Amino acid sequence: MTASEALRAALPAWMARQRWYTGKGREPRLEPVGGLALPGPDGVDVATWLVRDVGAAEPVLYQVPLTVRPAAVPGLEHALVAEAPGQVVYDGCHDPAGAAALLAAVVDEARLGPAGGDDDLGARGHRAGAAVFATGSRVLRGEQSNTSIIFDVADGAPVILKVFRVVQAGHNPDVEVQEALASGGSTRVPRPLGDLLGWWPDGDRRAEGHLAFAQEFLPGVEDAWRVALRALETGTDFADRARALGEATAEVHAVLARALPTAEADEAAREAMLDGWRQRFAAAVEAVPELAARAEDVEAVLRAGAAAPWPPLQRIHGDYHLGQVLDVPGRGWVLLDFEGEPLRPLAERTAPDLPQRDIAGMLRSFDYAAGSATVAARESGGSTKTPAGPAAAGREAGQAAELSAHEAWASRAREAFLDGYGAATGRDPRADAALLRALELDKALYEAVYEARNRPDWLPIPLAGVTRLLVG
Ligand SMILES: Nc1ncnc2c1ncn2[C@@H]1O[C@H](COP(=O)(O)OP(=O)(O)O)[C@@H](O)[C@H]1O
Ligand SMILES: O=P(O)(O)O[C@H]1O[C@H](CO)[C@@H](O[C@H]2O[C@H](CO)[C@@H](O)[C@H](O)[C@H]2O)[C@H](O)[C@H]1O
Repeated sequence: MTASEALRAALPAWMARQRWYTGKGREPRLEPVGGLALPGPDGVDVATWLVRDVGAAEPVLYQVPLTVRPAAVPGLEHALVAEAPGQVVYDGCHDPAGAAALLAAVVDEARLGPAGGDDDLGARGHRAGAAVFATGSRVLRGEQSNTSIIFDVADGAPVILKVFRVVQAGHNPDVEVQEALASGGSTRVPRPLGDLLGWWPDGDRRAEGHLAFAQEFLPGVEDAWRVALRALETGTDFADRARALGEATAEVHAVLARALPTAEADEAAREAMLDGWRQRFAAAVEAVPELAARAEDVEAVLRAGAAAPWPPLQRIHGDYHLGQVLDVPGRGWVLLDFEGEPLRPLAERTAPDLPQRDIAGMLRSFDYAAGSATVAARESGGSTKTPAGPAAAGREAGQAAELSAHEAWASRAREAFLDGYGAATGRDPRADAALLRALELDKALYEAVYEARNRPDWLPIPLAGVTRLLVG
């Protein structure tokens, strides 16, 4: 068996085990689009492959960087994809030779061609900062939709290279928006260092889209999700940090409104938005059928949001939550990951949108933090199936107190965030309550789909949000 035969046999099962694979619960049915050859060290073949999963409801194009080595490398066992006599295939993001080749393609402004065959396939790197010389790399662990590689850099700050796993035709908003913010003078995003733009055959046309994005890595800082969870655990107030986050959010919105195109919120835009909201509800009902019973109430909230006053549409973050912001000492809040919601089509994610969508996203996230703290407290409090009695009653009372403490924490954080945003813009977001509520509901419905697919244990968190938003 050759390495390519072994790879063809092993790739679907290997992909199905990866965090970035979106077709949970089934193996992909893969059609190769082609590979891009990257210069690698002697004896190591490096290429990044584009493969289409045609088994998905809508075909999904994935990027899979791979290295082929003549022998196994001790320490790379976790990155093994396939093996054949004299050839070992590794995940190219985990193999340091593959990682270095990907970064070099960006910072050396490489032009890449097809790895065999004469496909209409290529890529070019674009450097947006100073040259960097990487000395070592590691893959960032954690809940990620893409694969991020951290590089140590000789005489300089570390670099993070985000390798986009789901590749789509069109410029990736993560690259476009962060480069626009940095060019607009904002330090609220890590300094961009460059990107890799690829093209590939797509039916009878040529598609173009981003394959990777490099930027300054801010080491030793935690995202706000972790900070918030610890604050909840220790009963520490988050209001000051939340207020500063509201101010930072407003600042970023102001730069984006200047730096990138805006659009009028006309009737057509409202109708399209309402349509999108309704489709989202339909998707949520498909994932969580019990939501069908709330159809009338949902429709009323969405309609009220569509009929409310709207500001002009502009570029926004698009998937704003606590996991997307870092509290950087001496710099304040720094925003990450402007890719938008991964479950939405790219065309929607790059269109001018309502800034209130970001506000709603962060408000939901404070609720999420409180919700997850309550789930954790319940789990550590033992099973509710234990016999009733004074101990059980005491435990229940303790849990109720904890629940209301978490709710109070979230409510204070939400209000402080809104205060900060309002103070920076001169308009209190609570003045747009109907619009904000529709967007929070829309986000909670998206989250219900996301959790049903990815983390069913957490589904009750967005469902509680839906209930709250329909009652108030
Ligand atoms: N420039 C950076 N500096 C420090 N940490 C970062 C940086 N970029 C990303 N991270 C960390 O990586 C995590 C995932 O990054 P993100 O851009 O959200 O990727 P994904 O799209 O895969 O979810 C973030 O929550 C953050 O903890
Ligand atoms: O960070 P991503 O772009 O991958 O965003 C997706 O995953 C998020 C979870 O990691 C998800 O966010 C939801 O869970 C968060 C806690 O883990 C919470 O803070 C958010 O408020 C909640 O929406 C996000 O929706 C999804 O697009």
